[in-house]
Formats: sequence, C-alpha cells, structure tokens
Amino acid sequence: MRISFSGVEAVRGVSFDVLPGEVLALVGESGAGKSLTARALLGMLPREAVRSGSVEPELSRQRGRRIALVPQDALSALSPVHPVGDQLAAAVRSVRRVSRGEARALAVAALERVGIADAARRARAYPHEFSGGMRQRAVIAMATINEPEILVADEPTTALDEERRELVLGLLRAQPSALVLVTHDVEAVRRHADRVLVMYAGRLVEAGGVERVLEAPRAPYTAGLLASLPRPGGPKRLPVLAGHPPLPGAVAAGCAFAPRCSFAAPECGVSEPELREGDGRLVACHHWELV
Ligand SMILES: Nc1ncnc2c1ncn2[C@@H]1O[C@H](COP(=O)(O)OP(=O)(O)OP(=O)(O)O)[C@@H](O)[C@H]1O
Repeated sequence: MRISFSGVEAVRGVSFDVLPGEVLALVGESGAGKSLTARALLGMLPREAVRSGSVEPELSRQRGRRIALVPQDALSALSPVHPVGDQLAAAVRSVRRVSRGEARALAVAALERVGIADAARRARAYPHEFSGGMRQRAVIAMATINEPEILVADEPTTALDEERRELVLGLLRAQPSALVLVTHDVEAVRRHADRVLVMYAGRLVEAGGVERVLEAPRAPYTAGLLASLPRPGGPKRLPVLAGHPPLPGAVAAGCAFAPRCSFAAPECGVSEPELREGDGRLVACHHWELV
C-alpha cells in the first residue's frame, strides 16, 4: 500500500497481514505513517489522500462490523444525551437486522464482557453517570459489540494515567478480535503485543515477534529507537537518536535512515533495502548482521 498527498508519498509501500486474535503493534516516530496505515485499514483516509494497493477486499467497507475503531477519547465517543445501552443497541442495529429487544440484550451482554457490574441497570444510565473507567469500558464495548475480526486503536491511551492505560490495553487484548495498536509506548508493546511492525519514513524497517525485535533489534533504526527510551535498570544517560526523520517528499536516495545511521556504508546511499527475512524476523537493512 502506498498513500500520497498531491503526489508526495507519505506511506511508501507497506504490506502486512493481521493474524486472527493477535495484537499487532505499529511503532515509529511521529510522521512515520502509522496513523495513515491504520486509517487505510478502516477506510478512513482523508479525502485528499490517494491510495494505491489494497486492503483485503471489502474489509474497510465493513467498518463497524468486520473492523472497528477504538476511539481515543471515551468522553467524546459517547453521546451525552442517550443512555449508554441505547447507544450500544443502535450500534448493533446499524449493521444487523435484529429486534430492539435483541439489540438491547446484546448491549447488556457487551457491557458485561468488559466488566461492568449490574450491566442491565447500568445500560439505562447516561455517560455522565459513569466513572471515567466505566466510560472507557463502555467505549470498548461499543467497538466490539458486533464482534469485529479486527480492532484498530490509534494511540488509545495517550491521555490516560498509568492505571487507566493498563485497564484499556488489558481489556483490548482480552477481546477475541485481533488488535492493530498504533503507539509510541514501547513498554506497552512489550507487555501487550504479540508482533510489532516498526515504521520509518513511510516504510516498514523491521517486523516480527515482540520479544525478538525488542530484545535483539536488527534494524539500526529500531535499535536507536529502543536505546533512546528509558528502561528500568537501564543506563541513566540515554543515547540520543540524532537528527530527524525526513519529511515526505524529502526522502534521500537509498536507505531513508542512512543519514542518521551509524552503520551506514556507501551502498546505503544508493539503494533502498528491501524488507527481507533475517534472524527470525523481517528487516530492511543492508547490514543487519552487524547490528
Ligand atoms: N491530510 C494530510 N495532508 C497532507 N499530508 C498528510 C496528511 N495526513 C498525513 N500527512 C503526511 O503523512 C505523514 C504521516 O502521517 P501519519 O499521521 O500517518 O504519521 P504517524 O506515524 O501516525 O505520526 P504520529 O505518531 O505523529 O501520529 C505526515 O508526516 C504528513 O506529512
């Protein structure tokens, strides 16, 4: 998949699968193309975006049913003027032909699944009568009510404190749907994801099992990103990933990371490395064996 704006490519060729039930994290610096990639899955690209390549046929056309977005902000995701259960029931009836009574029962069941006690009574309450944590749960119930195959969450926890963050990620992970999680939070990836895709300048530079990639990265960019993050027991002074990622349209010839890379050799300025199998993951680097 490629995504461009006025001829400038922001996503420059990414290809990946999402496996049933897995948590797939998408990481990388700001501007790498993570959100655009996630939005493309949902069929929610900005109007001015031009996409080539496809998302599994029909998937993004069935938003709300086969694939669903977990909104960032629980408060604005729920209407203040309707009881929570009614909103959930409406989400069911927007994609399925069921009676009002059945939709209502499904709404209560969905609230139960996300751990809301006394769900039948709570379903009649308005969002402002819910605590913050309960609203968060209700939003997840809303996203999952039609049992989508894939949930997409773009930075679902940035505005939340530590405790709430773990609640949301734990709940999302416990759903039977696969989860595509866009995040800056590498610790959350370590704790909750099965597989990770690392993006740099609109491409994938590394992809594989979380343990393998985070414990022994092979793309210099992944290694730099991880080294620049604080870790419990890690060094007090952190190395800095010097420089900035290139802006779309200003990506140099060859490997996009070469100008920042301490392993860069002459060929890195000439040809862009393909994503290839190496050391049990996929890695796009001419010199991954040295990393
Ligand atoms: N509507 C738009 N018009 C023009 N360019 C855009 C538009 N949306 C995104 N872009 C370009 O695409 C690049 C990638 O955007 P994207 O939001 O996918 O990055 P990201 O990796 O999710 O970053 P962040 O972590 O900051 O959300 C941006 O740097 C920007 O240059």
